[in-house]
Amino acid sequence: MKIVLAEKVSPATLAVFQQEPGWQIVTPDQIKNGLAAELSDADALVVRSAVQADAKLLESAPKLRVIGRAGVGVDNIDTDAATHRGIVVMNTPGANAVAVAELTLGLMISLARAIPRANSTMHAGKWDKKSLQGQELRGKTLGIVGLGRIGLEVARRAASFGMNIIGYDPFVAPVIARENNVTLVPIDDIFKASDYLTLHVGLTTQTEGLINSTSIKIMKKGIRIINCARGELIVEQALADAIKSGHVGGAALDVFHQEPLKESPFYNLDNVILSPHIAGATDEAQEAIGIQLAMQVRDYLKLGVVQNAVNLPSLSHEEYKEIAPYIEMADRLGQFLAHATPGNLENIQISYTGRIAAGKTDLIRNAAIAGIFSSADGGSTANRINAAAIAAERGIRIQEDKKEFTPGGAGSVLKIVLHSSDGDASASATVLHGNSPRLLSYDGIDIEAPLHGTLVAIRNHDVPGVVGRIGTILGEQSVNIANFALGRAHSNHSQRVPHGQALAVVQIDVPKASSATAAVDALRRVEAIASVRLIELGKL
Ligand SMILES: NC(=O)C1=CN([C@@H]2O[C@H](COP(=O)(O)OP(=O)(O)OC[C@H]3O[C@@H](n4cnc5c(N)ncnc54)[C@H](O)[C@@H]3O)[C@@H](O)[C@H]2O)C=CC1
Ligand SMILES: O=C(O)C(=O)COP(=O)(O)O
Repeated sequence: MKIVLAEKVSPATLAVFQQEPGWQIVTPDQIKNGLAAELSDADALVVRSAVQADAKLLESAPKLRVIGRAGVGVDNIDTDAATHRGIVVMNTPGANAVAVAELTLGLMISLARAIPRANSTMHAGKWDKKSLQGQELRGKTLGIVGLGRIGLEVARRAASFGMNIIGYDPFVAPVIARENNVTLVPIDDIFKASDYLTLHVGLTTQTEGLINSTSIKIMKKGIRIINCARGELIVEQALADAIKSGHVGGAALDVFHQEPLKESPFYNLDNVILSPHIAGATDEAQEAIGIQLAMQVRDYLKLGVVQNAVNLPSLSHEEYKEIAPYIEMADRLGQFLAHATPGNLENIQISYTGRIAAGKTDLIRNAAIAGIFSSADGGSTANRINAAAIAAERGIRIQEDKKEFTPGGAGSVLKIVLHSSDGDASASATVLHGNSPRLLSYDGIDIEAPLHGTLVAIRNHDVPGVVGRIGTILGEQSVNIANFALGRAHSNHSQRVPHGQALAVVQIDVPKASSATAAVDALRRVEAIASVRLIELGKL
């Protein structure tokens, strides 16, 4: 595996990767011919906030499977482009929340007490006590926009200063706000009532330019604004103008539209404190982030475990462990069904029943689609990250339905129906014995067969002697049978399979499916066999 660390990360990050025998780790100082060239054979890319992982850069990374963001904000990563290329993007939520909250409080106190000016005047040999009388935070109103991991850490600390805390976050439960002494209010009330306003939201189309000349107009005179989130949340010129006019009493900014900051309307404004995007940069946060991210990236590359992905729903290690066998089963069921079903695909219907229906199913869905595509076109680039996006691109509709409770306690069952130009085909499967995927039905015929190894799916007329002849022909071709499963069509069961037909799914012991083609050709000549297909699913 080749891991490219495009930005400075903690030594602990490297240590995790270095423990993996044979892994090549490229540090920022070893990147000599540009990042694009380095990525040509890389499996993983690790970035912080400076590198722009855009669509163009990703084009030069044909093998890339994962982008690790050592931190929270992923606005420097084109996640859509990554998803289309089947690349997981993962970050480390929460690992720097305390670091950012502490700097935010530090900046608030610095604004209230003019600490930077006190320091610079002293170093200049001045004793400027008279001009340095400040205010207390106690009793002031703090408005927090974004009550996520950082916003709540700020709220907890601000409460200990005796501040009144109001917050705006459309996605936070009122109980969480209440538990943290935050009164939820509409955004305009935040602007009108805050003495201090601090931003803790990610950069999205909704939050970009949140602080602009219109919102500033309704703000309380003298308000102080702290931004440790993203520069683009503020229209910089509008804020600079409001500070110059005295409407805004001061600002403390850690993040900017252009980083590193080269020129700025805030330069030389007395009551503006600037820091170079250091809110998350503490020893503790960087150590925690580095270890967490390196382990996530390693586990994905080695085991396929997806944790803290931003282009897939986040799964904990425990959640992943529980659904992993169903992900594999979905892939195999998709492969089986696509192999066994001719015709141009128009629509894929996926039904989840039982326990799996209660959990997160996106990875199961994507695995099923990837399995279908891998069989349908040999050179498919669909994988468990991008399969749904690729289906959408190809105009194939995906329908999903879930039934958590089933009569009879049938356990977790996945059913796929393919609607193609030649009609519908369906199959269902479950997982037995912890990790063994089993086919439960095909085209309305109940059966119980393993979904691994090399399978021969045979549709035959339900007449005496056929099964014996199948066994004889396979034996004549020196093909050993590992498992022989039988099922028969019942009336009303399937429109596609006429009554009087039966299904045999034979698992055969062959090193490669191609070595069994002679046996399959021989089977095709048996009159009572309607169709026969060879399906290679691979070992488990
Ligand atoms: N300066 C620095 O070094 C750092 C900056 N950050 C920035 O801080 C941001 C927040 O980080 P976390 O708290 O860890 O993320 P988080 O995801 O835990 O919290 C974000 C909160 O914003 C809320 N939100 C989303 N849209 C909103 C909207 N339109 N209005 C109000 N609230 C909205 C969400 O519901 C969520 O509760 C990150 O996205 C990142 O951009 C994060 C870490 C370090
Ligand atoms: O975690 C975040 O979102 C940050 O902004 C931290 O950025 P950094 O990793 O220090 O460049």
